[in-house]
Amino acid sequence: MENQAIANALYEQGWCVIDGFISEDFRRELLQEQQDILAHGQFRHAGIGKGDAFKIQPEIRSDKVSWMDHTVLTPLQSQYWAKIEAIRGAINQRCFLGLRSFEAHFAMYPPGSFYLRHLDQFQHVKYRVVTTILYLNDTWTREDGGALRMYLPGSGEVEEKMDVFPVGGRMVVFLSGEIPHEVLPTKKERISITGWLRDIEY
Ligand SMILES: O=C(O)CCC(=O)C(=O)O
Ligand SMILES: [Fe+2]
Repeated sequence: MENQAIANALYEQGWCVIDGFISEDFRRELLQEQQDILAHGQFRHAGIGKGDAFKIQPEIRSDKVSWMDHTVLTPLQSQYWAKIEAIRGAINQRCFLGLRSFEAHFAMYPPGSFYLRHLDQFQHVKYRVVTTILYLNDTWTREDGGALRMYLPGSGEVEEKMDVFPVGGRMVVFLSGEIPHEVLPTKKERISITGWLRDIEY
């Protein structure tokens, strides 16, 4: 799917799923980098909220994250950033969302972990506008659990559930403030890069 098509899907339905967003070689390299960072103990329990409101709440989410630093990206991270930049341009042209910057972290969901239903915008800080999730897993089957469940506006009052498994190379893009979602309990380690296009500068 081209960036143009991603922007169109976002405009028309607020979300999209792109299989094979990156090559297998690139996926493996990013996964290796994630595993090196993990081995160096640079993953932290993820929290919820911003600033003073930040709290670690394992009953709501039990993943671990490692933030990328946009001022010192590794070559692989820069390569990923460049792909996101191209999407950002296409979305701004099509959807007029005024996206200005990007933030991202590696995420690792250990077996048994999950993230309950939520929106990606903070209560008082609404600068996250578009969510991008890229999965890095070598293999994934239905039995492994860990689907991303999106709640989409259905016909009338009824919500529709849409489950997306974290298949390696698959990218999911959606409007951060519009699509409630959750990560169902995973049975095996689940690796991804989650990012947000924002309407503020760094
Ligand atoms: O990994 C996923 O599929 C979703 C993660 C998520 O919802 C988040 O980090 O806010
Ligand atoms: Fe989320």
